[in-house]
Amino acid sequence: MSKYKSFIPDSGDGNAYIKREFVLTKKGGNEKKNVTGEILSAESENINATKLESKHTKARGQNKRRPRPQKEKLEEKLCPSKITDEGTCTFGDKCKYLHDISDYMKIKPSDLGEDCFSYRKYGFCNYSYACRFAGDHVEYNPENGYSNVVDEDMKSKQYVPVKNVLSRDLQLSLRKRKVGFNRTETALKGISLEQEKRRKCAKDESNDIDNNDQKTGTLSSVNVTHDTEPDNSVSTESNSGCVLDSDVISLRPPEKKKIDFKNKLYLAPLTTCGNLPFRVTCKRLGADITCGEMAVATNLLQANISEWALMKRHPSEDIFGVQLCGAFPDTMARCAELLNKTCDIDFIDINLGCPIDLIYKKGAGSALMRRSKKLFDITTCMEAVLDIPLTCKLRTGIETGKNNAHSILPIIRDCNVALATVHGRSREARYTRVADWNYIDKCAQAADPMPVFGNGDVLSYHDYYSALDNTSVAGIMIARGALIKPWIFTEIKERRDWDISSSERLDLLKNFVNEGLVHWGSDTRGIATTRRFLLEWCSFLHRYIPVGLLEHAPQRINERPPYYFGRDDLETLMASPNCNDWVKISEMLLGKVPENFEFLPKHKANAYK
Ligand SMILES: Cc1cc2nc3c(=O)[nH]c(=O)nc-3n(C[C@H](O)[C@H](O)[C@H](O)COP(=O)(O)O)c2cc1C
Repeated sequence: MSKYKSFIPDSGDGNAYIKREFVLTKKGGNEKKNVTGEILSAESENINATKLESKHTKARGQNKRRPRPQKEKLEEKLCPSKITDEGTCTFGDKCKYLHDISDYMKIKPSDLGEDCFSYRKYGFCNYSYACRFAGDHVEYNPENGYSNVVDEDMKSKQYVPVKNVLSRDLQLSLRKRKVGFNRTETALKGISLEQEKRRKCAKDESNDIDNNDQKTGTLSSVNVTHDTEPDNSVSTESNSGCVLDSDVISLRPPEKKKIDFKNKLYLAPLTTCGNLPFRVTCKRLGADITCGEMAVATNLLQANISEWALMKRHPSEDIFGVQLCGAFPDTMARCAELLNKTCDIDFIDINLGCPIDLIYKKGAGSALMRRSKKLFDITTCMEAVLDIPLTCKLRTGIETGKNNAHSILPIIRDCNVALATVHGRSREARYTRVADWNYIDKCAQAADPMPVFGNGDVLSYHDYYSALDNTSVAGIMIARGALIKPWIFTEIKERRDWDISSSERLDLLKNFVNEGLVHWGSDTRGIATTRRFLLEWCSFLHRYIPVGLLEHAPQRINERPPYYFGRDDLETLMASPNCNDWVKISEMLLGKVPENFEFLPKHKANAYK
């Protein structure tokens, strides 16, 4: 087993993929490299934050030396057992946290505001005494001391918990390898039987041809040997010949759940920025489909808590998928079977587009675009173990000028993949070129009747309808367009340019922050995490140019915004590319930053100090 403690950003504009503990299992390997260990996914921030630095992983466009959040001292924090009202602390004398609530209240930093969002909306606050808005729900009585108020009636009526939280039991079962994967085992047997049959078929066919040749005295055709196909070529399976297991698998009865994806507004999977509070913000503004940040299959199988946090689903996410990344049919299928069994998810997406070297070199992400047989096995096995649709997200190809998505799409279509999304750029191009919508159109035609969504450079309803009307795509996925102006979903649905005011934009940020405080916590650490992800989002948000100030609408995504003054001070502040100004915006919502606070976004391109 090889363990890579790393995860890696995209380049240029979107330093898209973020470091997380990353484990790819490969049978027979015994190498152990600890390359990096930075944790940057939205959820993992809560769990751990190890530092890294390695010349081997120097990723393009990333602010590697940016400051890390300061940690609180344990002896100044309240023991979690006191926060959750679980009662006694199981660590006894060894516990380093504070246990006396009165002692804690004396040294606790002052409240940041009077209204606790969670308490006001749901009648309770999970962070009780540690909440930085605790004045709203913590009472003091000289006889009984401090108590945290819970409105049980409101709680039962208003609160719907997030789904797909990793339970302690499942975590233990996974760690002790006590989870069974029967469907995967059957599917894997299916593909190995099939490989055997295919080899036998090829042998028989070549014998027949040889015999015929001997009989007729002609030379046989030379292009029948699939086994010698180079790794970067795309094989198309023959429709004739013996019946293979894949044919049987593809004839499974239509008991699978179906989703009508057509013309739905799809918010792209976005590592770090596409966290749950952001997705909730986009849902409110009109997104139809949401997808979690890319998760590494092997990490999920090992019950990695930060990876499992990416599975969480908010009640408002009515069409919700998760995206998996992996290189092997066994791990990908096991992971799919596990999620199918234990989570409430509407679809699973395979990441075939991740450009990052460490993923690519392990044969996952966009590398699967040049490993068509492996891809066939992965999709066949995953499809066989799922009761929900399987989808794929891919790029145009690996190298610019050598597009091959159009030849991969028929392969995955024949594996019963329900939807494919094509991002109109190659791995090599990253964000340096405009998305190739002509090629996306070609892909949509090649994949017929499987629906294809197009993805790339959509920042306005004009871009959206032009792409939809001029190509054969079944719908559009939006990534940076949603980060720069999440109200793009409303604009598309209402077919208008929304000249949104700065105060309306601030309200959107306020909503995000409120959801963040519920999700990451309203204690000191939760506030730091919420601020951190708000600031990461600001590194995209400031690129919006108000419609009312544009000489030529609509704004194009690849144009660098000019310096301009807004129509009020807040609009000017929001247009600032200086991260210190984003910190000021965060202070309007989350109070003053701690002393010596510094922030640099991950994306160097946007970090103007
Ligand atoms: C911050 C960021 C994070 C991303 N994370 C992912 C991811 O986890 N999985 C994925 O398939 N694509 C990811 N992408 C790529 C986008 O989903 C999308 O394919 C790409 O940005 C092109 O679309 P756009 O031009 O609308 O931005 C990410 C992009 C950005 C900017």
